[in-house]
Amino acid sequence: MTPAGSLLIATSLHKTYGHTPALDGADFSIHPGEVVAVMGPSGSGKSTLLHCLAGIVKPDSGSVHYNGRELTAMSDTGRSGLRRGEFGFVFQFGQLVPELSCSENVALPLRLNGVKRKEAESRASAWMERLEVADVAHKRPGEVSGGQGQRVAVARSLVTGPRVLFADEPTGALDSLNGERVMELLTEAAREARTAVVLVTHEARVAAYSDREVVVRDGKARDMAGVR
Ligand SMILES: Nc1ncnc2c1ncn2[C@@H]1O[C@H](COP(=O)(O)OP(=O)(O)OP(=O)(O)O)[C@@H](O)[C@H]1O
Repeated sequence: MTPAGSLLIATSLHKTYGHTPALDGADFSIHPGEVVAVMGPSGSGKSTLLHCLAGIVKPDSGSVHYNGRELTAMSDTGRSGLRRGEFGFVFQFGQLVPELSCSENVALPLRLNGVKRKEAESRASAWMERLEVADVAHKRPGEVSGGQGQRVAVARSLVTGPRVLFADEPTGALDSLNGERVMELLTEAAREARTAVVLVTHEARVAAYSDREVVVRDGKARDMAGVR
């Protein structure tokens, strides 16, 4: 796959933590609406790649272009604006706010972006229905199952209509049945909204929901197009 028409392109990323190399010349690109699985052994650099792509970690060298803009050249404020407005995130553990109800959690990113309460509530409720968790809207995260909590987290990550969703082991804490349902709902919703998904996983059955696989080994990323 060539980077032409890509939404997010990383070229020759290098990142070292102390003496530990995490990325050693990694390249990556993703198109709008594409779901790309980033696979590879533990410690190979998958999460570091995701963090560089999302502008959370600054690479030592190399570049990340998002929609024609160079992320590494942007100010911290510019990068956090981008993360709030155009990127969505789901992690292994949903990281929901325990004091808020599930629906308040989903509405939260909209409220932080200045959306009025009623509008935020109605958009949150539509996304909760979409992810089949409308019935737990008034419960707190501590009162729902792992699978429900993760679907609430996916609803929260998509409610702002991000152009890129970064998902780091989103089903890592779930049993296989719940994991597959989360992946089905996540990829269906993302494809429909033309949201690109960078999906870090070490599980082949999770990667099976992607359009393409990239394998990271020793800090280098290899596109598996045509290999599968
Ligand atoms: N904040 C950090 N400080 C120091 N070393 C780090 C840090 N983050 C990652 N590393 C190191 O960088 C290398 C790549 O880590 P990374 O988390 O990107 O791998 P990974 O492929 O996501 O691993 P896993 O599948 O186990 O989550 C590892 O050797 C790791 O120990």
